[in-house]
Amino acid sequence: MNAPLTLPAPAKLNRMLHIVGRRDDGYHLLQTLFQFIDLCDQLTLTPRSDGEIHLISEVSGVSHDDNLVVRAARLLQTHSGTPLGATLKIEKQLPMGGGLGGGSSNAATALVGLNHLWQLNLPLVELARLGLRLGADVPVFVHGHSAWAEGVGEQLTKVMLDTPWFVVIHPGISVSTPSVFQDPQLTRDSRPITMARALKGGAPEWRNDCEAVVKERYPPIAEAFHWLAQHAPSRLTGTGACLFATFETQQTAQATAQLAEQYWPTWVARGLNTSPLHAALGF
Ligand SMILES: C[C@@](CO)(OP(=O)(O)O)[C@H](O)COP(=O)(O)OP(=O)(O)OC[C@H]1O[C@@H](n2ccc(N)nc2=O)[C@H](O)[C@@H]1O
Ligand SMILES: Nc1ncnc2c1ncn2[C@@H]1O[C@H](COP(=O)(O)OP(=O)(O)O)[C@@H](O)[C@H]1O
Repeated sequence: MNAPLTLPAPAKLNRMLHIVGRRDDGYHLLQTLFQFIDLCDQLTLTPRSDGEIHLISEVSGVSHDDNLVVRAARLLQTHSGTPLGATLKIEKQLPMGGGLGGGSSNAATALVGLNHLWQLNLPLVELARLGLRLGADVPVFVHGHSAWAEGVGEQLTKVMLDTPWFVVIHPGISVSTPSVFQDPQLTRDSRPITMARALKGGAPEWRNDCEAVVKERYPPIAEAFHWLAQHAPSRLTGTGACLFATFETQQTAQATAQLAEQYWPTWVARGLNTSPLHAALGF
């Protein structure tokens, strides 16, 4: 009963992201392709019989009760009525505010992992619905498959994408998602496309509508783009700050990463169609 369970919380990339409108509540309507990469935080979950939720590792700048894993655990407790609690530990590798979805992924791993540990047997679709209350990106991490997403990112269709090697660069600053969405210059009227077109269109259709305002407002990001674009076509993930480029082989990705490392934190990661979280749980 008290055995700890260690599970991965992977990063995601938005291979493309178009903004096609805005809801009455201010949230933006997106069309995006989500893909996981094999770059992960690790969460260790240990069940407790006293019903308490304790996070025993610090995430810098985030208070205990605001941490998305604590919020996810409490939400699942209330929703299910379980008398059980958990001790939670996060080993962070993913940069915060990097557009890699680390916080959302941590929350999803807490929901899926505690559902398993507490033996609640809730279906993924129910966990995804709960997760949406914590962030627009949580559902895709709960479902654990590459996806075409519409709405605010919650209407998901499973897809298979190519799985290249990525060089991911963090330009050393974090970008606040709300500030990008509040920017008056943001492109909000891209013409909606069908999923089939997005998948068939490939690279030419694959742009990120946040890129122009992010480059304009954050010169270090524009600088990193300028550098990476000399090596391979580059794109922003989510609202940034990270950018990525695709490579056919690990060697070519590594060669570029070695050069980039002189200036910025850089990772080489493989694209995945199934989340390592699901692989770890044998889904
Ligand atoms: C746009 C994406 C693409 O993956 O960017 P990243 O955060 O990953 O960079 C995500 O959907 C972000 O999801 P997430 O980071 O969970 O955002 P949330 O916490 O739900 O929203 C933060 C704030 O961003 C704005 N927001 C977010 C999502 C959306 N579709 N429209 C918005 O206008 C809202 O002002 C909201 O209050
Ligand atoms: N466990 C967590 N890990 C990362 N960020 C968290 C966590 N819990 C709450 N947050 C908050 O969520 C914000 C967004 O984090 P993150 O998901 O890493 O960025 P992004 O959505 O840009 O990928 C952070 O700046 C932080 O304030």
